[in-house]
Amino acid sequence: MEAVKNAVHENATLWIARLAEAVAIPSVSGERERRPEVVRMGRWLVAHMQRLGFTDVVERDIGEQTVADGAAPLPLPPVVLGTYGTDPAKKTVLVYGHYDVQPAAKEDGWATDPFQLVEQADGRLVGRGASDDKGPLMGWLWAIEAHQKAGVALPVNLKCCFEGMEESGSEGLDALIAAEAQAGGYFDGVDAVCISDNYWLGTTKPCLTYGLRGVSYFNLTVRGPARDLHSGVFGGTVHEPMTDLVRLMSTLVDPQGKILVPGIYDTVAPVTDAERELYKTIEFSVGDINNATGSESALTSDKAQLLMGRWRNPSLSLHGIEGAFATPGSKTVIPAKVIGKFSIRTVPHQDPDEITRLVKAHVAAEFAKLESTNTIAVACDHAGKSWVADINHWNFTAAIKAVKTVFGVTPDLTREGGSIPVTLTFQEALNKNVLLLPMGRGDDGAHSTNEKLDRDNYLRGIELMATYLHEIAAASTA
Ligand SMILES: C[C@H](N)C(=O)N[C@@H](Cc1c[nH]cn1)C(=O)O
Ligand SMILES: [Zn+2]
Ligand SMILES: [Zn+2]
Repeated sequence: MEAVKNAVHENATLWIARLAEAVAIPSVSGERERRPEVVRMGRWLVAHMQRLGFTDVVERDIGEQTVADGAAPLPLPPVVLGTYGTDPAKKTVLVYGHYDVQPAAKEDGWATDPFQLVEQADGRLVGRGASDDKGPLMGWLWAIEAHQKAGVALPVNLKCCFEGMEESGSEGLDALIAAEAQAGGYFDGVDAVCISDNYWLGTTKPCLTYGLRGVSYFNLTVRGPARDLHSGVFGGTVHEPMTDLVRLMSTLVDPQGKILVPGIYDTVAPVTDAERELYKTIEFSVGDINNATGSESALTSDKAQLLMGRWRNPSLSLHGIEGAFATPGSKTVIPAKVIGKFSIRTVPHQDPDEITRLVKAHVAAEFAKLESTNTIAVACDHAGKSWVADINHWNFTAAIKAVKTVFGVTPDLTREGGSIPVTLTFQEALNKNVLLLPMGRGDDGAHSTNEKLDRDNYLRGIELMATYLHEIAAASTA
């Protein structure tokens, strides 16, 4: 491993230049006009995989995206698949990552162009997707390349599954996985799954992640007048959609983060004493939240409450209002149609269909109280379930050893508040253990402005991936 480790660190400039190339492709899956860039990003990965000697590299067509309101259907970006090594004597590890990113614009408050990677003097590599998830995804490829440069054979067979729609609900991927999990399918023969698409809890200590929350994303549409209106002419004479929407959205969650939709907490498991003990050993404090948010806006300073709020309790966040006047200036418009966006992070035992039913019933009841002539429609845009893995598995044991080797510490075993719905799909379809191996830090600002990946995390992350693969090869599966 020493030669591979050296190759990782000696080629730092190359890996960072490649990250810069990838960040410069604005592969935003959630913006219609940028869909070709997502496809371009997939091609960029395919070219590197072919160069590295992957076999069976394919851009798998997974059909069209379901779109609302009669808009033209949009082709889904392909799922990139590739195989590196088919030695029956070696274990086969499946790695997943996503090559699409969240939207970003300088006007949102970025200090620099989000699609130009900037390496700061303090080692921050700033750019959209640096941490979520281009850096970690590419880490697997550079771990292979480091083996090649060191003249060391990869100790396992690797299969890659890279998608371009994770930030927009992973549409089409479950069907592909179900089909390819069958005997003779692409995922046949996989022994374990590893995903690098989340972050350390804080900024100093690595962790391994065994649980994620699910997500149900909602659109709440309020329609009224046939067209936008002058508020001086029509204000005071009509039911305004925005007034109804703001009132409805305010009934969803209180300022302490308590969800107000009746029945939502009914299936959430009660906290056990054993679970409370678990929180005590995790290295985390309110300071980590303050550092990551750049504020003192934490709901509590109690460590266990914070961790429970993030990992094991549902939460509801209000994201925005489509159709509302949102640019600088003082436009005096009454918008005719507005769409409120909110999502609920869900936890084990919460069923997405039941969540949608509860939300619809609540919104209908609250809307009836308004006695408005406007109309409402509530739709769940996409939903993914929560996931919890078995940590008593050689996949986790191998990763723990790898972290100890690379970072000299035993990682915390953590759950995560974000969602990667495909994690559960892999676990259930393949019946194999799934592990999350984060590369970035808790203050990376994924989905936020000035997203970054620290240079050290990038390089030691690649080293960790390589070391993990060696520990997998050495692991006993008994
Ligand atoms: C944790 C992962 N890196 C991530 O950011 N996942 C997204 C998935 C999603 C679902 N709807 C939109 N995006 C997340 O947790 O928000
Ligand atoms: Zn991600
Ligand atoms: Zn993300």
